[in-house]
Amino acid sequence: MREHPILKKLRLLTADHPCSRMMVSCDQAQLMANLVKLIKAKKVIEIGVFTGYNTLNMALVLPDNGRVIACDINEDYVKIGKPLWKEAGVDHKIDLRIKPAIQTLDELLASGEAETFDFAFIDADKESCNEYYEKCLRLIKKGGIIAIDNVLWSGRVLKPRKDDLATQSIHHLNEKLLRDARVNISMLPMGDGVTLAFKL
Ligand SMILES: C[S@@+](CC[C@H](N)C(=O)[O-])C[C@H]1O[C@@H](n2cnc3c(N)ncnc32)[C@H](O)[C@@H]1O
Repeated sequence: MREHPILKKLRLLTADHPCSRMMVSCDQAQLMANLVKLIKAKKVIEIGVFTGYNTLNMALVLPDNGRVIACDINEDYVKIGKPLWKEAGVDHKIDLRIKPAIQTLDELLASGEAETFDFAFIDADKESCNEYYEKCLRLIKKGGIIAIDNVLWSGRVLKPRKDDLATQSIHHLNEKLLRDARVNISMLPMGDGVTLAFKL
């Protein structure tokens, strides 16, 4: 896998964390970087930063005036990666918002930023994935892409238990995307499954 040396450093640093499984896979990150470059993205949203591996990954390929709105609620996780954003010289492209992501998305919409984003990556609490999708769909331009992580959820989406709200939410969003005429979709069996939704 091609990987920028500071991304590798952050991946190895995150590997020692007890929640390291939350980090996006290397191949998924590479695909996202390629998509961001392909569509010449300037404005990107990441919902769920963790230690900031994919935040850094996207910031590295954005133009110098590009911007990642990075949403998380846990500053302790983000603190791990932040010094490496600086070391890579891309921290000026990252606008970190520590608060519930729904609030950040609502603020972006309220400040007139609807249809101004090129790419969004949804990778936070699964119970809210439908709300994240709907708000991101309003925020991105036509031709923009929304990537949704964990759409296979280790296979649990095939038979969601009634008391498992996270799995039910992902399952419902998968079903909805299948019929959603506002987007074209590709569901990729990569990592824990990632769906790409291309806004029409
Ligand atoms: C799977 S991790 C994100 C991994 C990250 N995208 C990466 O590339 O490594 C999920 C993150 O979502 C964050 N999160 C959970 N609930 C949230 C919420 N309501 N708003 C924003 N972030 C949230 C968690 O703190 C955690 O850091």
